[in-house]
Amino acid sequence: MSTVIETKGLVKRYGRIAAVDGVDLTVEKGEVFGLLGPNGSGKTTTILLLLGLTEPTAGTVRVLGLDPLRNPLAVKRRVGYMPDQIGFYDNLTGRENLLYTARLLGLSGAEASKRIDEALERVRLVEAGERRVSTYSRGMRQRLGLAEVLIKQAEIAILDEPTSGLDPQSTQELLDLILALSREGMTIVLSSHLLAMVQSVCDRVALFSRGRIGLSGRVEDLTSDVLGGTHVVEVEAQDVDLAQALADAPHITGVTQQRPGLWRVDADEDARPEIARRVVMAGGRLTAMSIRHTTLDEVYVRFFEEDRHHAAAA
Ligand SMILES: Nc1ncnc2c1ncn2[C@@H]1O[C@H](COP(=O)(O)OP(=O)(O)OP(=O)(O)O)[C@@H](O)[C@H]1O
Repeated sequence: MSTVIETKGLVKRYGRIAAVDGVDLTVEKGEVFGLLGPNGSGKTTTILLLLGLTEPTAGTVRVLGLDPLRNPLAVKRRVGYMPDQIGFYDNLTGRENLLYTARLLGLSGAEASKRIDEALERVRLVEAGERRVSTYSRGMRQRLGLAEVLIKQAEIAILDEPTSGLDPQSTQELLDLILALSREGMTIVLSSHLLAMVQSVCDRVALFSRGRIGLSGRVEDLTSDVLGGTHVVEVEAQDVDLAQALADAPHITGVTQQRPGLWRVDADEDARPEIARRVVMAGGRLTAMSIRHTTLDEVYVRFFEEDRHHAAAA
Protein backbone atom coordinates (compact mmCIF):
# COMPACT_ATOMS: atom_id res chain seq x y z
CA MET A 1 0.00 0.00 0.00
CA SER A 2 1.17 3.52 -0.61
CA THR A 3 0.01 6.67 1.09
CA VAL A 4 -1.63 9.15 -1.29
CA ILE A 5 -2.88 11.74 1.20
CA GLU A 6 -1.21 12.72 4.43
CA THR A 7 -1.87 15.62 6.76
CA LYS A 8 0.00 16.36 9.96
CA GLY A 9 -1.21 18.72 12.68
CA LEU A 10 -3.45 20.51 10.21
CA VAL A 11 -5.08 23.66 11.60
CA LYS A 12 -7.27 26.26 9.92
CA ARG A 13 -8.49 29.23 11.91
CA TYR A 14 -11.02 31.82 10.83
CA GLY A 15 -10.47 34.55 13.42
CA ARG A 16 -11.19 32.88 16.73
CA ILE A 17 -12.89 29.85 15.20
CA ALA A 18 -10.73 26.79 14.59
CA ALA A 19 -12.59 25.16 11.68
CA VAL A 20 -9.89 22.45 11.59
CA ASP A 21 -8.02 21.95 14.83
CA GLY A 22 -5.10 19.51 14.54
CA VAL A 23 -6.05 16.90 11.96
CA ASP A 24 -3.74 13.96 11.23
CA LEU A 25 -5.04 11.99 8.30
CA THR A 26 -3.59 9.22 6.15
CA VAL A 27 -5.34 7.82 3.10
CA GLU A 28 -3.90 4.82 1.24
CA LYS A 29 -4.08 4.24 -2.50
CA GLY A 30 -7.33 2.56 -3.59
CA GLU A 31 -9.23 3.21 -0.35
CA VAL A 32 -12.70 4.67 0.02
CA PHE A 33 -12.18 6.98 2.96
CA GLY A 34 -15.07 8.74 4.69
CA LEU A 35 -14.79 12.10 6.46
CA LEU A 36 -17.88 11.88 8.61
CA GLY A 37 -19.47 14.18 11.14
CA PRO A 38 -22.25 16.70 11.67
CA ASN A 39 -22.58 20.06 9.91
CA GLY A 40 -19.87 22.46 10.91
CA SER A 41 -17.43 19.82 12.20
CA GLY A 42 -14.67 20.74 9.74
CA LYS A 43 -15.06 18.30 6.84
CA THR A 44 -15.36 20.85 4.02
CA THR A 45 -12.51 22.95 5.37
CA THR A 46 -10.32 19.82 5.50
CA ILE A 47 -11.19 19.11 1.86
CA LEU A 48 -10.35 22.69 0.82
CA LEU A 49 -6.99 22.31 2.56
CA LEU A 50 -6.32 19.02 0.71
CA LEU A 51 -6.99 20.76 -2.59
CA GLY A 52 -4.87 23.80 -1.79
CA LEU A 53 -7.95 26.01 -2.08
CA THR A 54 -7.28 27.52 1.31
CA GLU A 55 -4.05 27.97 3.24
CA PRO A 56 -3.46 26.13 6.53
CA THR A 57 -2.82 28.18 9.65
CA ALA A 58 -0.48 25.38 10.77
CA GLY A 59 0.47 21.86 9.79
CA THR A 60 1.29 20.13 6.52
CA VAL A 61 -0.61 18.54 3.63
CA ARG A 62 0.77 16.13 1.05
CA VAL A 63 -1.36 14.86 -1.82
CA LEU A 64 0.35 12.34 -4.11
CA GLY A 65 3.56 13.51 -2.48
CA LEU A 66 2.92 17.14 -3.47
CA ASP A 67 2.20 20.23 -1.43
CA PRO A 68 -1.10 21.47 -2.93
CA LEU A 69 -0.32 25.09 -2.10
CA ARG A 70 3.02 25.02 -3.92
CA ASN A 71 1.92 22.78 -6.80
CA PRO A 72 -1.77 23.62 -7.28
CA LEU A 73 -1.85 22.77 -10.97
CA ALA A 74 -0.12 19.40 -10.63
CA VAL A 75 -2.55 18.45 -7.83
CA LYS A 76 -5.59 19.71 -9.78
CA ARG A 77 -4.58 17.65 -12.81
CA ARG A 78 -4.48 14.42 -10.83
CA VAL A 79 -7.29 14.95 -8.30
CA GLY A 80 -10.99 15.19 -9.19
CA TYR A 81 -13.14 17.35 -6.92
CA MET A 82 -16.90 17.31 -6.67
CA PRO A 83 -18.04 20.16 -4.40
CA ASP A 84 -21.25 20.18 -2.41
CA GLN A 85 -22.88 22.53 -4.93
CA ILE A 86 -21.52 21.57 -8.33
CA GLY A 87 -21.41 24.43 -10.80
CA PHE A 88 -22.42 23.52 -14.33
CA TYR A 89 -23.52 25.74 -17.18
CA ASP A 90 -27.26 25.19 -16.88
CA ASN A 91 -28.02 26.35 -20.41
CA LEU A 92 -25.63 23.85 -21.94
CA THR A 93 -26.31 20.13 -22.25
CA GLY A 94 -24.54 17.58 -20.07
CA ARG A 95 -22.33 16.61 -23.02
CA GLU A 96 -21.46 20.26 -23.77
CA ASN A 97 -20.47 20.78 -20.14
CA LEU A 98 -18.17 17.77 -20.32
CA LEU A 99 -16.73 19.03 -23.60
CA TYR A 100 -15.91 22.30 -21.87
CA THR A 101 -14.07 20.38 -19.12
CA ALA A 102 -12.24 18.31 -21.74
CA ARG A 103 -11.06 21.49 -23.51
CA LEU A 104 -9.77 22.88 -20.22
CA LEU A 105 -7.81 19.66 -19.81
CA GLY A 106 -6.33 20.19 -23.26
CA LEU A 107 -7.71 16.96 -24.71
CA SER A 108 -7.84 16.57 -28.50
CA GLY A 109 -11.28 16.38 -30.17
CA ALA A 110 -11.16 12.62 -30.75
CA GLU A 111 -9.84 11.81 -27.28
CA ALA A 112 -12.40 14.15 -25.69
CA SER A 113 -15.30 12.48 -27.55
CA LYS A 114 -14.10 9.02 -26.60
CA ARG A 115 -13.76 9.86 -22.91
CA ILE A 116 -17.10 11.73 -22.83
CA ASP A 117 -18.95 8.80 -24.46
CA GLU A 118 -17.42 6.35 -22.00
CA ALA A 119 -18.13 8.59 -19.00
CA LEU A 120 -21.76 9.27 -19.99
CA GLU A 121 -22.31 5.55 -20.47
CA ARG A 122 -20.70 4.83 -17.11
CA VAL A 123 -22.93 7.25 -15.16
CA ARG A 124 -26.01 6.30 -17.22
CA LEU A 125 -26.55 9.71 -18.78
CA VAL A 126 -26.23 8.74 -22.44
CA GLU A 127 -29.65 10.09 -23.44
CA ALA A 128 -29.88 12.80 -20.79
CA GLY A 129 -26.44 13.99 -21.90
CA GLU A 130 -28.16 15.68 -24.88
CA ARG A 131 -30.47 17.67 -22.58
CA ARG A 132 -29.79 20.97 -20.87
CA VAL A 133 -28.43 20.64 -17.35
CA SER A 134 -31.20 23.01 -16.14
CA THR A 135 -33.60 20.07 -16.58
CA TYR A 136 -31.50 17.68 -14.43
CA SER A 137 -32.48 16.32 -11.03
CA ARG A 138 -29.98 16.61 -8.18
CA GLY A 139 -29.03 12.94 -8.66
CA MET A 140 -28.32 13.52 -12.37
CA ARG A 141 -26.15 16.53 -11.56
CA GLN A 142 -24.17 14.44 -9.09
CA ARG A 143 -23.69 11.73 -11.74
CA LEU A 144 -22.56 14.37 -14.25
CA GLY A 145 -20.08 15.51 -11.58
CA LEU A 146 -18.69 11.99 -11.41
CA ALA A 147 -18.50 11.90 -15.22
CA GLU A 148 -16.26 14.96 -15.00
CA VAL A 149 -13.97 13.12 -12.55
CA LEU A 150 -13.88 10.16 -14.99
CA ILE A 151 -12.97 12.32 -17.97
CA LYS A 152 -10.08 13.69 -16.00
CA GLN A 153 -8.92 10.11 -15.29
CA ALA A 154 -8.26 11.33 -11.79
CA GLU A 155 -6.18 9.19 -9.44
CA ILE A 156 -8.06 10.56 -6.44
CA ALA A 157 -11.68 11.72 -6.32
CA ILE A 158 -12.68 14.03 -3.46
CA LEU A 159 -16.45 14.19 -3.12
CA ASP A 160 -18.06 16.67 -0.71
CA GLU A 161 -21.44 15.41 0.54
CA PRO A 162 -22.09 13.45 -2.69
CA THR A 163 -25.36 11.93 -1.47
CA SER A 164 -26.92 14.92 0.25
CA GLY A 165 -30.34 15.79 -1.11
CA LEU A 166 -30.69 12.49 -2.99
CA ASP A 167 -33.58 10.08 -2.55
CA PRO A 168 -32.71 6.56 -1.28
CA GLN A 169 -32.59 5.03 -4.77
CA SER A 170 -30.34 7.74 -6.24
CA THR A 171 -28.15 7.50 -3.13
CA GLN A 172 -27.72 3.77 -3.64
CA GLU A 173 -26.94 4.25 -7.35
CA LEU A 174 -24.29 6.84 -6.55
CA LEU A 175 -22.75 4.70 -3.80
CA ASP A 176 -22.65 1.71 -6.20
CA LEU A 177 -20.89 3.86 -8.76
CA ILE A 178 -18.38 5.03 -6.14
CA LEU A 179 -17.70 1.40 -5.17
CA ALA A 180 -17.20 0.41 -8.81
CA LEU A 181 -14.68 3.23 -9.32
CA SER A 182 -12.85 2.18 -6.19
CA ARG A 183 -12.62 -1.43 -7.42
CA GLU A 184 -10.91 -0.09 -10.51
CA GLY A 185 -8.22 1.46 -8.34
CA MET A 186 -9.40 5.05 -7.85
CA THR A 187 -8.82 6.44 -4.37
CA ILE A 188 -11.97 8.10 -3.07
CA VAL A 189 -12.36 10.54 -0.21
CA LEU A 190 -15.93 11.50 0.56
CA SER A 191 -17.52 13.61 3.24
CA SER A 192 -20.96 13.14 4.70
CA HIS A 193 -23.08 13.96 7.71
CA LEU A 194 -25.18 10.87 6.94
CA LEU A 195 -23.03 8.39 8.79
CA ALA A 196 -25.10 5.24 8.50
CA MET A 197 -25.77 5.78 4.81
CA VAL A 198 -22.15 5.86 3.70
CA GLN A 199 -20.64 3.44 6.18
CA SER A 200 -21.30 0.55 3.80
CA VAL A 201 -18.97 1.88 1.09
CA CYS A 202 -16.08 3.16 3.23
CA ASP A 203 -13.00 1.05 3.93
CA ARG A 204 -12.06 3.46 6.71
CA VAL A 205 -13.67 6.52 8.21
CA ALA A 206 -12.63 9.47 10.35
CA LEU A 207 -15.30 10.82 12.68
CA PHE A 208 -15.05 14.59 13.03
CA SER A 209 -16.22 16.66 15.95
CA ARG A 210 -15.49 20.36 16.38
CA GLY A 211 -12.57 20.43 13.93
CA ARG A 212 -10.91 17.29 15.23
CA ILE A 213 -10.88 13.63 14.37
CA GLY A 214 -12.20 11.89 17.47
CA LEU A 215 -12.01 8.38 16.08
CA SER A 216 -10.80 6.76 12.90
CA GLY A 217 -10.45 3.27 11.56
CA ARG A 218 -12.37 0.48 9.86
CA VAL A 219 -16.13 0.63 10.49
CA GLU A 220 -16.26 -2.87 12.06
CA ASP A 221 -13.35 -2.08 14.37
CA LEU A 222 -14.96 1.18 15.51
CA THR A 223 -18.33 -0.43 16.19
CA SER A 224 -16.78 -3.27 18.18
CA ASP A 225 -14.28 -1.05 20.03
CA VAL A 226 -16.80 1.61 21.02
CA LEU A 227 -20.04 -0.36 21.28
CA GLY A 228 -18.58 -3.76 22.16
CA GLY A 229 -20.29 -5.47 19.25
CA THR A 230 -21.12 -5.38 15.57
CA HIS A 231 -24.71 -6.64 15.87
CA VAL A 232 -27.72 -5.58 17.92
CA VAL A 233 -30.47 -8.09 18.63
CA GLU A 234 -33.77 -6.83 20.03
CA VAL A 235 -35.45 -9.55 22.05
CA GLU A 236 -39.02 -9.63 23.31
CA ALA A 237 -39.63 -12.42 25.79
CA GLN A 238 -41.79 -13.27 28.77
CA ASP A 239 -41.10 -15.17 31.99
CA VAL A 240 -37.32 -14.91 31.76
CA ASP A 241 -34.47 -12.82 33.16
CA LEU A 242 -32.53 -12.43 29.92
CA ALA A 243 -29.41 -10.94 31.52
CA GLN A 244 -29.13 -14.02 33.70
CA ALA A 245 -29.98 -16.46 30.91
CA LEU A 246 -27.24 -14.99 28.69
CA ALA A 247 -24.70 -14.44 31.49
CA ASP A 248 -21.99 -16.74 30.10
CA ALA A 249 -23.20 -16.96 26.48
CA PRO A 250 -20.51 -16.73 23.81
CA HIS A 251 -20.35 -13.68 21.47
CA ILE A 252 -22.67 -11.60 23.70
CA THR A 253 -21.05 -8.34 24.77
CA GLY A 254 -23.92 -6.63 26.54
CA VAL A 255 -27.54 -7.08 27.64
CA THR A 256 -29.65 -4.02 28.43
CA GLN A 257 -33.27 -4.14 29.49
CA GLN A 258 -35.23 -1.40 27.72
CA ARG A 259 -38.59 -2.04 29.36
CA PRO A 260 -40.26 -5.07 30.92
CA GLY A 261 -40.11 -7.89 28.38
CA LEU A 262 -37.80 -6.04 25.93
CA TRP A 263 -33.99 -6.21 25.81
CA ARG A 264 -31.19 -4.97 23.59
CA VAL A 265 -28.43 -7.53 23.20
CA ASP A 266 -25.07 -6.46 21.77
CA ALA A 267 -23.07 -9.21 20.11
CA ASP A 268 -20.05 -9.65 17.89
CA GLU A 269 -21.88 -12.02 15.54
CA ASP A 270 -25.46 -13.13 14.75
CA ALA A 271 -26.30 -14.61 18.16
CA ARG A 272 -30.01 -15.23 17.55
CA PRO A 273 -29.93 -19.06 17.66
CA GLU A 274 -28.06 -19.03 20.99
CA ILE A 275 -30.40 -16.39 22.45
CA ALA A 276 -33.48 -18.39 21.39
CA ARG A 277 -32.05 -21.60 22.84
CA ARG A 278 -31.25 -19.97 26.19
CA VAL A 279 -34.65 -18.28 26.54
CA VAL A 280 -36.37 -21.63 26.02
CA MET A 281 -33.93 -23.47 28.34
CA ALA A 282 -34.66 -20.92 31.08
CA GLY A 283 -38.38 -21.63 30.69
CA GLY A 284 -39.16 -18.31 28.99
CA ARG A 285 -41.41 -17.51 26.06
CA LEU A 286 -39.83 -15.79 23.06
CA THR A 287 -42.30 -13.49 21.31
CA ALA A 288 -40.09 -11.53 18.86
CA MET A 289 -36.47 -11.10 17.85
CA SER A 290 -34.85 -8.82 15.26
CA ILE A 291 -31.25 -8.18 14.30
CA ARG A 292 -29.38 -5.31 12.71
CA HIS A 293 -25.81 -4.14 12.30
CA THR A 294 -24.65 -1.42 14.67
CA THR A 295 -24.34 1.93 12.94
CA LEU A 296 -21.75 4.64 12.98
CA ASP A 297 -24.43 7.00 14.29
CA GLU A 298 -24.50 4.92 17.48
CA VAL A 299 -20.70 4.92 17.63
CA TYR A 300 -20.70 8.68 17.18
CA VAL A 301 -23.29 9.33 19.88
CA ARG A 302 -21.64 6.95 22.37
CA PHE A 303 -18.09 8.14 21.73
CA PHE A 304 -18.73 11.85 21.74
CA GLU A 305 -21.07 11.58 24.73
CA GLU A 306 -18.25 9.89 26.66
CA ASP A 307 -15.88 12.51 25.29
CA ARG A 308 -18.16 15.27 26.58
CA HIS A 309 -18.50 13.58 29.97
CA HIS A 310 -14.72 13.27 30.28
CA ALA A 311 -14.29 16.91 29.28
CA ALA A 312 -16.94 17.97 31.83
CA ALA A 313 -15.34 15.84 34.54
CA ALA A 314 -11.80 17.11 33.86
N1 LIG B 1 -14.78 31.00 5.36
C1 LIG B 1 -15.13 30.85 6.63
N2 LIG B 1 -15.15 31.89 7.49
C2 LIG B 1 -15.48 31.75 8.78
N3 LIG B 1 -15.84 30.56 9.34
C3 LIG B 1 -15.85 29.49 8.56
C4 LIG B 1 -15.49 29.57 7.16
N4 LIG B 1 -15.59 28.31 6.63
C5 LIG B 1 -15.98 27.51 7.65
N5 LIG B 1 -16.13 28.20 8.79
C6 LIG B 1 -16.56 27.63 10.09
O1 LIG B 1 -15.72 26.53 10.38
C7 LIG B 1 -16.46 25.46 10.96
C8 LIG B 1 -16.30 24.20 10.11
O2 LIG B 1 -16.98 24.37 8.86
P1 LIG B 1 -16.96 23.29 7.68
O3 LIG B 1 -17.71 23.87 6.54
O4 LIG B 1 -15.58 22.83 7.45
O5 LIG B 1 -17.78 22.11 8.34
P2 LIG B 1 -18.45 20.85 7.65
O6 LIG B 1 -18.19 19.72 8.59
O7 LIG B 1 -18.01 20.68 6.27
O8 LIG B 1 -19.98 21.21 7.69
P3 LIG B 1 -21.06 21.19 6.49
O9 LIG B 1 -21.48 19.76 6.42
O10 LIG B 1 -22.12 22.10 7.03
O11 LIG B 1 -20.38 21.70 5.27
C9 LIG B 1 -17.88 25.97 11.08
O12 LIG B 1 -18.05 26.48 12.38
C10 LIG B 1 -17.96 27.08 10.05
O13 LIG B 1 -18.90 28.03 10.42
